[in-house]
Amino acid sequence: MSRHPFVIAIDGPAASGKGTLARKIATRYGLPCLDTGLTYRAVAHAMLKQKLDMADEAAAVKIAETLDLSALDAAALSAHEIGEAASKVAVLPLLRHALVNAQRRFAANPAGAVLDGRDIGTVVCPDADIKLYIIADVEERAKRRCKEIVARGSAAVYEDILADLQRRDARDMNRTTSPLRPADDALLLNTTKLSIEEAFFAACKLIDAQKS
Ligand SMILES: Nc1ncnc2c1ncn2[C@@H]1O[C@H](COP(=O)(O)OP(=O)(O)OP(=O)(O)O)[C@@H](O)[C@H]1O
Ligand SMILES: Nc1ccn([C@@H]2O[C@H](COP(=O)(O)O)[C@@H](O)[C@H]2O)c(=O)n1
Repeated sequence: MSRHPFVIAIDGPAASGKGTLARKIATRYGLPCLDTGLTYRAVAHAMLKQKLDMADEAAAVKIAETLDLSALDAAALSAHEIGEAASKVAVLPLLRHALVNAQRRFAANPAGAVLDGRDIGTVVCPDADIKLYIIADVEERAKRRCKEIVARGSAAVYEDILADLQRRDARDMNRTTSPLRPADDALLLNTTKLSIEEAFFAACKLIDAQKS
């Protein structure tokens, strides 16, 4: 009897810890993992390189249609300014449609999958078995992002990063198409006062309780 694919959706604002949790959860449950933010970052990065207007929807869709999800270079795409550009192209409905189709193909893996992003539990995989919505105070998220940028050898000014995250959160939450919001059946996890390991333990408790 074919096993029902076990899909875990992890959503939340920038730097809340979604990607870190998604990778650890995917390892623990033996599932493939997709950071859907990288798909928007890959399109934005290509548009920046080609000096295209971030509002050029036709160009964005053309780039999205050539994306190979198995070849997304997380290191090259993790730059803070690419995240900013990604949130600009992410408002384009036809681009979202193209990327959501690719993300759904990834989620259709027979064993299941873990996907993290902004609209996984609401749009990409509304029937996901588990939906986690990860939050943390924006001040804590700015601290984490600063630490991450400095660890990569770049400079980061806390006040600038804080303002960028607040702007990105607003853009993601207030856009018309697929705004960032928790699915009605999402399980909320506030990681503000949790270490990575504590957040992972709490997430696994939520998943195991839901599985049983
Ligand atoms: N609970 C935590 N406590 C402290 N630092 C954390 C915690 N979770 C993640 N981090 C760190 O915060 C930074 C951002 O984490 P991560 O990339 O997982 O966030 P994200 O929600 O996926 O961000 P984005 O949506 O911008 O990609 C990383 O450097 C990560 O190591
Ligand atoms: N499912 C998603 C994932 C991401 N976005 C947009 O991309 C930006 C970058 O995402 P990161 O997770 O790498 O920070 C993000 O700010 C969103 O605007 C999206 O719309 N849907």
